Amino acid sequence: MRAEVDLLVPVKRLTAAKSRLRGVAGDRGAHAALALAIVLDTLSAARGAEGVRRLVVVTADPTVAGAAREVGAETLPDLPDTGLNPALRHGAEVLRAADPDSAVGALQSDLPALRPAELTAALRAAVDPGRPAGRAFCLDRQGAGTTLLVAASGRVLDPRFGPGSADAHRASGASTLDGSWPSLRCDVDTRADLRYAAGLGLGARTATRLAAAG
Ligand SMILES: Nc1nc2c(ncn2[C@@H]2O[C@H](COP(=O)(O)OP(=O)(O)OP(=O)(O)O)[C@@H](O)[C@H]2O)c(=O)[nH]1
Ligand SMILES: C=C(OP(=O)(O)O)C(=O)O
Repeated sequence: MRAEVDLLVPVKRLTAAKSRLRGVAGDRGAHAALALAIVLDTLSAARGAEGVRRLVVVTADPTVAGAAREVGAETLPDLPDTGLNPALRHGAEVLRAADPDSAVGALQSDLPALRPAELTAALRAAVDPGRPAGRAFCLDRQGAGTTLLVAASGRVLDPRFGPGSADAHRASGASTLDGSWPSLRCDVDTRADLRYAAGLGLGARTATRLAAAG
């Protein structure tokens, strides 16, 4: 069965992004370039996955929006100063206004090792009609966070990203996606995460930025 999911990717302003990775790439400009490279590698992989019908970046940052469009994503302006989950709720409402029957998902923007085939498989599992909950999520590699949340047609996305989001999504009735998808689970918040992602194989833009930083 082919999944057809409209996927939101939230991205905060580059000046605030990836604060736990500050210093990895060098000065402020190099840090912003690394943060953008991570987003673009994630988007390129998502664009290459089967079953991603619309790929929509939600961001208030014009640099992110312009670069995202160059790799084939659509963009939607963030609501001013409301944060991650309100941005996703807003995005989901816009997607459902365009197609009330769509399956809607949210993908983290910091998956620089993402392999399209792993996202394809996870989306297919998420919209499998045999899945009773109607909402499904993928744990990050540490097991406490969430890298992907999908609401099947007719279900509200109800995103609960943030610290402890795995428990929050579970408590809200979403089911876990159980496949072995290391690249989909590998969000990069710390230097250790980046090393792990490098072991899986980084996207070209992120690899280039890190190589430039030595
Ligand atoms: N559109 C939008 N996206 C957000 C917002 N806040 C966070 N995000 C995104 O949500 C995801 C998780 O965000 P965080 O963990 O808070 O931030 P981060 O930049 O990944 O890392 P840190 O700065 O180290 O916390 C990332 O993809 C962010 O870009 C927001 O207010 N609006
Ligand atoms: C927002 C989340 O992750 P992180 O802060 O690790 O990017 C999350 O896992 O819900």
